[in-house]
Amino acid sequence: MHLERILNRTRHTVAERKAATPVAALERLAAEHTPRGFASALRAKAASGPAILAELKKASPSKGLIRPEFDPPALARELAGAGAAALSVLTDEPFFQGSLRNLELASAAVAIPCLRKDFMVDEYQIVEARAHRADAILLIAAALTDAELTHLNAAARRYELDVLCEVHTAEELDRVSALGCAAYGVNNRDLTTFEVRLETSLALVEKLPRHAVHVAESGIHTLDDLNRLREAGFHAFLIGESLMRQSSPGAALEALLSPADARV
Ligand SMILES: O=P(O)(O)OC[C@@H](O)[C@@H](O)c1c[nH]c2ccccc12
Repeated sequence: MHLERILNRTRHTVAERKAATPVAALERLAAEHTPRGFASALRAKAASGPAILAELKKASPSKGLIRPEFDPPALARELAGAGAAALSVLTDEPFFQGSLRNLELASAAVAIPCLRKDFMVDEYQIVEARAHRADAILLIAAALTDAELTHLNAAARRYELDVLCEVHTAEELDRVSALGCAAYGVNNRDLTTFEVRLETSLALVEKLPRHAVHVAESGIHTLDDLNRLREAGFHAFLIGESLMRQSSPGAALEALLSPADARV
């Protein structure tokens, strides 16, 4: 199972970083970053159009290398300038070729909030996220027990980071609905098989906790995909690969946000 492999590796690398950098050192850095409201930025943008959560993604286990030339601050500025509501920055190194340094550089380059996109299994990663200028973290229901979800959600609150809680089944949603996360996302990609279906989001949108921001994640390639999901009720859209494969991700995002046929 892919997810299990990623989680085991993550636990191992977190243990190594814990041994190298004490929490107290991260706490000092974390205090220097005041989190920008992630969910509120998505919500504000959603009032007048689709809120795009644009992802800085160099590679993935299912697609291999997606964007060989990868300059995080330049990409961040380009996507923010094109109208992204927020950024998602992969920090997993072994499987996605991301890094905490990428997060820090991208976040420092823009005013919009940034999500640390990683497999969170330990509270240490949450203070680490804020220390590297994250404004929000991801919690993946499929990767965590109920007790872990509760614990990590409380830790995120303590560090004043918004949580994007990710599900891909109704059963997972039942487990996380009461957590009161600021944002809930439905991942169209099954993390155990890597199969991608937009129907996953469409089937769950009605069941998402009413007061949260609703995010459709993965496999969004065309304006038609975006419109289908928006009409179904989603506020925000997490898009990685289809932007990262373009020579100019900013121009691609602009085209998605102001399509020629919308102006005629
Ligand atoms: O590149 P895509 O298909 O547009 O997908 C982006 C994002 O949804 C995907 O990277 C993602 C969603 N949830 C995750 C959890 C871990 C790693 C990656 C992800």
